[in-house]
Amino acid sequence: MAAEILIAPSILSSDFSRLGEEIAAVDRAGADWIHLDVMDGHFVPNITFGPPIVAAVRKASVKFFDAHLMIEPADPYLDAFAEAGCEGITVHAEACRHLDRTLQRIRALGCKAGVALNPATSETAIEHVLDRLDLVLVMTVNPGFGGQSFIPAMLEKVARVRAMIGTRDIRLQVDGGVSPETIGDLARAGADCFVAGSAIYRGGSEAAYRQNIEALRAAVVA
Ligand SMILES: O=C(CO)[C@@H](O)[C@H](O)COP(=O)(O)O
Ligand SMILES: [Fe+2]
Repeated sequence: MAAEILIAPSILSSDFSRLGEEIAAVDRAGADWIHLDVMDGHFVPNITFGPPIVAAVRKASVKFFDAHLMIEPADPYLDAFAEAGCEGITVHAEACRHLDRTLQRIRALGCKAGVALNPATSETAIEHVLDRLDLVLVMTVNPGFGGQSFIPAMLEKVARVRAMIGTRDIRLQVDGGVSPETIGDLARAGADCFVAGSAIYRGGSEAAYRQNIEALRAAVVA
């Protein structure tokens, strides 16, 4: 049976001056997960926030906190993100010298373990760690910024990762340029967890966020 579709708003496109309220708003508007983009200005050319901000906004929602760590190294910060309230921690394959060890540590912390692949990274990077994974994130833009255009060549990669996953209980997440125009193709290629920033956080109100989330769900089944 196909997994239930999950919609994960990326708070990168929210109003950071009202971060707690913006998280609560997408929660009430129908988000399944809350996607937290952590950037270090080193692995990616942008800086966002770290564990203290995650801990501060944890009370804004009871939904699954899905941390996307765009940081290198990641290992020294895993415990702090778990303690701050992240329930899923996704690291980049390109940023982890000892990926197997990193994934073991994430699970030992009681979190779901994920690996993200940049557009230029082959899915073979996860071939030998599949049994340590709860989620694979296929980046459909180059990481670092919201509002970029979806890279169509990633559809093939999504399909290949779906074949690799087989019957394993692993989520296939996509992130970058996900919109009502692209989500249908991504779902047909095998994705089941959709991160969207600019396509959800537009309109500036809870009612708009609800409409935007509903439009994404409708386009998956269309
Ligand atoms: O990880 C990232 C960017 O590096 C994302 O989570 C973005 O925040 C997605 O933004 P949109 O492309 O949906 O606007
Ligand atoms: Fe992300």
